[in-house]
Amino acid sequence: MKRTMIEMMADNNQFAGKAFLRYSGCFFKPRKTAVNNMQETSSQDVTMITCTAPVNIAVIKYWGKRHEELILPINSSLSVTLHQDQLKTTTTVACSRHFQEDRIWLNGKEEDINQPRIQSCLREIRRLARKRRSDEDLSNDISLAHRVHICSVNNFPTAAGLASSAAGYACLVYSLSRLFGVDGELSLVARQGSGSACRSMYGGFVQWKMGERQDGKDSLAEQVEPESHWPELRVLVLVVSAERKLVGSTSGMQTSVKTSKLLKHRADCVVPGRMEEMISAIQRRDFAAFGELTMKDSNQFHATCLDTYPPIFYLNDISQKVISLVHRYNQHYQDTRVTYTFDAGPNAVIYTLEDHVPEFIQVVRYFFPPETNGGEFVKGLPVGPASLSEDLKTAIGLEPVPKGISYIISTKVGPGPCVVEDPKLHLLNPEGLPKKST
Ligand SMILES: Nc1ncnc2c1ncn2[C@@H]1O[C@H](COP(=O)(O)OP(=O)(O)OP(=O)(O)O)[C@@H](O)[C@H]1O
Ligand SMILES: C[C@@](O)(CCOP(=O)(O)OP(=O)(O)O)CC(=O)O
Repeated sequence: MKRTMIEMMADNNQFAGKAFLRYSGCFFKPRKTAVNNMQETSSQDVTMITCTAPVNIAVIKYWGKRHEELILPINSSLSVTLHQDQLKTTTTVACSRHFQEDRIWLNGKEEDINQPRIQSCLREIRRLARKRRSDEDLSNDISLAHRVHICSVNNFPTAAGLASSAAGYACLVYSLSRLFGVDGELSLVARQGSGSACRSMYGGFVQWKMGERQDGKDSLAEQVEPESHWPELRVLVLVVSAERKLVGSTSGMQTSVKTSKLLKHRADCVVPGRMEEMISAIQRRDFAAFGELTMKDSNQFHATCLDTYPPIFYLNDISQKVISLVHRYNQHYQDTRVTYTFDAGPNAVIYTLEDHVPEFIQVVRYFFPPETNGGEFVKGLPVGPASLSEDLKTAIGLEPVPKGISYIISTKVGPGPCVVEDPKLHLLNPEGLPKKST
């Protein structure tokens, strides 16, 4: 089967231990190229820009909306932005007076551009661009009437509970904002693509303040601390399954809001205090406090899923084994050294400190023996060797589950969206169509 260039790039780039693209945090002027359109044999002006955006994993979970269309949550939430050297979305956006219609390609396949959430992001960015131009009377050579072509790839599984929608919509909004020269509070726009996407607009430790206003103007993301704040913090994504999940976050949380009294109690009485405690734990770099709150909040989120009617099960038996393993590991050391959190899927995200990574990886390898010739078990940041004491194995005392975990992505805290400077890395060709392999 013929594979597109995009698919090949996504494969080659999967979890590479080094950056695939060069980044810059600063403003990048969209590049305008006069190219020859082969089909129409006429000259065509295409302006394009490529950006990348990170995944974020919440330690205080968002679950439940008070307004579906505007995506306004019933509680505030807080997340850690993961490093793009391991997990990222790359998006190229292009516009031209010759494009007939807006179009989007996701992971090599054309998708429906009329999806309401994509439309919300496009509409909001165009509105901001229009406003900026009338406010500042700027003459920009990119007409707002021009249609856009969007091409995006995730270098990790899509819709598998690895926050693809967060990175995806953050990247879409950031790229469009650079194309149209829009500044301002872009997390307000990303939020309207997917709630958790607003947190991917910043690096480091990020809170999404739920806000109070009906128009959602105060429901936005704010950086609590930058990515440099806690350099020892490490993240291990234990991939149990890369399958599409059965119940999506959007519909799952709708049912929870309708049916779970526990969710209402959580939002009204538990999360406000936890947000304050979590921010303080992060500011103090207090891993024990951070870890305990993270585990409790993940457990409460999954309890609200179970309290939903009919119940939603995102965790499976492997997830439950990981939970036991972490508690027994910490118990053995009489210290919270490792913490877990689970989103809407069975994959565990482990936070720990650099010093504990080699031993904990060995523990995972011992209790979930990987396939002997099944490829790399640990991808991403290199992990040093470690040996396991018999005492530790006995203290954990679980029955090993061969191949229970497919692979581990080893990463750390990272920066927010970036512009890719190298034009060779655009995902669209000069005609504004996805690059094809020859
Ligand atoms: N790169 C992208 N660009 C635009 N949209 C994307 C991108 N990646 C994913 N999406 C959108 O997000 C959807 C997946 O979101 P969904 O919430 O089901 O899964 P997830 O984000 O991987 O998991 P979770 O939010 O539970 O962690 C996709 O079907 C697609 O519509
Ligand atoms: C469990 C979560 O990952 C839920 C994420 O939900 P989404 O942001 O994917 O939902 P929508 O706003 O409907 O797009 C928890 C979190 O990231 O805070």
